[in-house]
Amino acid sequence: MITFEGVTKRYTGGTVALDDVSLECPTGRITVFVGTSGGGKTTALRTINRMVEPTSGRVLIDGKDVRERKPAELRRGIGYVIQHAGLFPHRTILDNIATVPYLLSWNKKKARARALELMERVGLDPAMGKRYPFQLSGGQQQRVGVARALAADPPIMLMDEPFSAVDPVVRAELQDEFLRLQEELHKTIVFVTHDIDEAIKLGDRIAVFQTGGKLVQIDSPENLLAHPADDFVAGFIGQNRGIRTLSFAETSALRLSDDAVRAASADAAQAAGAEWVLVVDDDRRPLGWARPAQATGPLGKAKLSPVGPTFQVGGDSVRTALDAAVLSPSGLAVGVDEAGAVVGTASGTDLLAVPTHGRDAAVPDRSGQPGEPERPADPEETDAGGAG
Ligand SMILES: Nc1ncnc2c1ncn2[C@@H]1O[C@H](COP(=O)(O)OP(=O)(O)OP(=O)(O)O)[C@@H](O)[C@H]1O
Repeated sequence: MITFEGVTKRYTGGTVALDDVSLECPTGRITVFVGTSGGGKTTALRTINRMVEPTSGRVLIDGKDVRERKPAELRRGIGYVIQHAGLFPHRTILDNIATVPYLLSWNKKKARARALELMERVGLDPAMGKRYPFQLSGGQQQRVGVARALAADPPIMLMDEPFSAVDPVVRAELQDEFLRLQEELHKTIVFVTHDIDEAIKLGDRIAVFQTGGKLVQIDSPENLLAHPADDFVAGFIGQNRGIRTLSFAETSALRLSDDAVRAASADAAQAAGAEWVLVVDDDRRPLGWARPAQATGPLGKAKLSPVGPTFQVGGDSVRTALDAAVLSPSGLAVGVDEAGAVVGTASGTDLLAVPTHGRDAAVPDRSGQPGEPERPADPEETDAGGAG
């Protein structure tokens, strides 16, 4: 656990970059610092590895003040990833990744073996190990940056806008892989971004900073969307807040209907009265939508409109299901199981009846105390105290 206790940072010249910030970054979780430019996010991040010393207040790792540790020793237990990756241009990719192992005096063979293992882990072809950074794309360089930060297996990772310099498609890929990696590694991660969508996608906890270094709210993504603490946070989250809340509503609680589902062998006459029916094969896989009134004989032989997007029951959110309903010719979303077989259909009204945080009476948590974990993780897994 990383703890900020009343941390203030006043730079020479008088700028207050952090104003009495108290918060906790739980072990094994991703805490995202988000907010306006100049809000003090980077300053806050850097107080953790002593690149910035607070004017007053304390930063603790597992209860121990970071000032009790020598910066070099402290930083060996804290991976650091920055925008544009910050790779050494004249070192090969392998040697870039092995930077910290070399500093820790690992022998060259072991350090390179570790670097190769990490290349695979972050989705890089190990054959690229002999290249130099300029011979890699921006997205590949960022992966190297992540691999380099992970090389000595630090329990803590600080990430300062690590995915900002790449295009949106690559960025989404990097984010997905980062989340997959975190599911395996359970690092204690503090992640700085300008982008509220990135914060909501990646964060277990989100801390919103306002210009002047004030922490305005720290909360789960669900609560932040449903209950912004004030107009600043609401404005920062932006439009479509209600719809975005549906990303956190589960489809497992949905009651799906079988009324509109028909076998391909069923006769159109049996479905008379229904405007649309979903035609399925023997394994209940969806074949398409049919209008019984315009068909004769088996529905499988009728003119079918494409099924369009479906949603996986229990796997996808209500937002995905609502998207499927909007895009469906019938206005009904098709829910499938893991094998792709149709479980049933739901209308937009059915979908909006699912309880969400946006409609419950939960009170936002502004205390800085972590609430119930949003993502399962083994709290025993990480030992930040072993840093260095
Ligand atoms: N070394 C420094 N000396 C003086 N002022 C600084 C220094 N570093 C940062 N600041 C000021 O402190 C404030 C907070 O800066 P910081 O970089 O922490 O904000 P940020 O939220 O990370 O901003 P951005 O999103 O634009 O990167 C800003 O007003 C900045 O100009």
